[in-house]
Amino acid sequence: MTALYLCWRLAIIAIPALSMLIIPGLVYGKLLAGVGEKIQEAYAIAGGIVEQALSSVRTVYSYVGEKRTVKSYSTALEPTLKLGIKQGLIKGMAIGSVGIAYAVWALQGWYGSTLVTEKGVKGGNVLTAGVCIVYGGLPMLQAAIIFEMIERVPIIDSADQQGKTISNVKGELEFIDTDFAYPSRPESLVLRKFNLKVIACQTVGLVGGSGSGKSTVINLLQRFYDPLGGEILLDGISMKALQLKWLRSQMGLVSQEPILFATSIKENILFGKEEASEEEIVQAAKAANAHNFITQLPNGYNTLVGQLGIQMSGGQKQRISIARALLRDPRILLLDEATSSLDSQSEKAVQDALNQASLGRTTVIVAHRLSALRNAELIAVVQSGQVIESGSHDQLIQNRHGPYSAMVQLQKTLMNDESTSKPEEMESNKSSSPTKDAQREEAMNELIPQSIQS
Ligand SMILES: Nc1ncnc2c1ncn2[C@@H]1O[C@H](COP(=O)(O)OP(=O)(O)OP(=O)(O)O)[C@@H](O)[C@H]1O
Repeated sequence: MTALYLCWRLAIIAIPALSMLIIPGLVYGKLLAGVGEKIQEAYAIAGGIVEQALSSVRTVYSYVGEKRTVKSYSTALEPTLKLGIKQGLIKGMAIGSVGIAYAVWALQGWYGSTLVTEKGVKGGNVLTAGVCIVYGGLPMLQAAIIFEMIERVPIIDSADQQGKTISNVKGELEFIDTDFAYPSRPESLVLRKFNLKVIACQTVGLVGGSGSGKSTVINLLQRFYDPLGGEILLDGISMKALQLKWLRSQMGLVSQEPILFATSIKENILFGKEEASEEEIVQAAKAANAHNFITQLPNGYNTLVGQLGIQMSGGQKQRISIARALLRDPRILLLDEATSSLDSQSEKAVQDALNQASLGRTTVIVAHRLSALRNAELIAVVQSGQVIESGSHDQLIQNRHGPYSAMVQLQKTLMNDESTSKPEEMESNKSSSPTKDAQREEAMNELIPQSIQS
């Protein structure tokens, strides 16, 4: 504006010339954002290796894996070198495009002097207008780069406040023809035309061989990823239309490998519901069969669990994470092998607690041991990302040559118990030996396809 006021003739020529800076600004902004993202990813991978090595330092030492770990860290950092050079080049070119500003200086020098000599414009006005144009215009380049970066939004944005919430959510879940592949392996579909309907407050069990897609179903329910095709509905509304924060607050997850933060037991449980009272924490811990062992520790609920919970046993970690999920009192309870690291006695106690906790809410259980599914009203057998058989235990067992019957038979054989024809009857005889679990898993993977063919 100042330039227009002082010398409009100069301004109407120099400002459009200088605005050409926006073009390289936008181009380099896009390029820099892309490279920056890749650099972040590479550092995240390298950082993950360090984090993993530190949290599993005993495994690294016991396998004398120090050199290997350092090597994989160095390998993970390699892409950052190439990307760093690329980033430097783009930045260099971006800075180089400032040359346009110098060209505008030259233009102003020539045209300004013509205006002074031929049109009688004051030299001071020309000079001041010229300085205003160039120094006001240079930040345009930086602004274009910054805006390009600011405008980038993640595909699934957990901070996004947009979307619907359901006031009286029932908890009915439905997968309709869902296709999904993980972004890192876009060519291999993990779920293909996956269909499943879970009515409100129902307990559904997902069973199937390793890698069949059971945990992926849990990941999609929490919208860690979006399906590539088809839809997932909550109470008949597409999950994509729901507010992400609200959606996740309706769910409580207990996963295969419970993740604890390096703080106290109490803080870990409180992660489920920040504003919970002491009484609620104790109630949740009791429901998860964790209260007794917690109170026996010298510092009770204030006991520190260590990095990733390293100072707790597997079963203790699992029970703390169950308490965390129960504290939230979620509408939908997701149990991904939630009782897998418990000994038989604790498993029974926690299983009872989970059965109690699942009353009145929709519960999705992923389990290898069929004993964990004794309360499931619906069992879905998953194979290669599809539901190949579903129904109640009694219905499925009728199909003597079906995959579910085959699994029951297999578990009976492995548990060496002739009398087990119902999951609950297997309870007392199951083994928590990892070898048996692995055997069962391996045999199950081989058995399911055969049973389908038969
Ligand atoms: N983050 C990921 N990126 C790429 N592929 C993945 C990822 N997570 C899982 N997969 C692949 O997706 C497929 C299904 O995995 P998923 O964990 O859902 O199986 P699962 O049935 O839960 O197995 P398990 O019973 O062993 O836990 C597997 O082939 C697995 O290798």
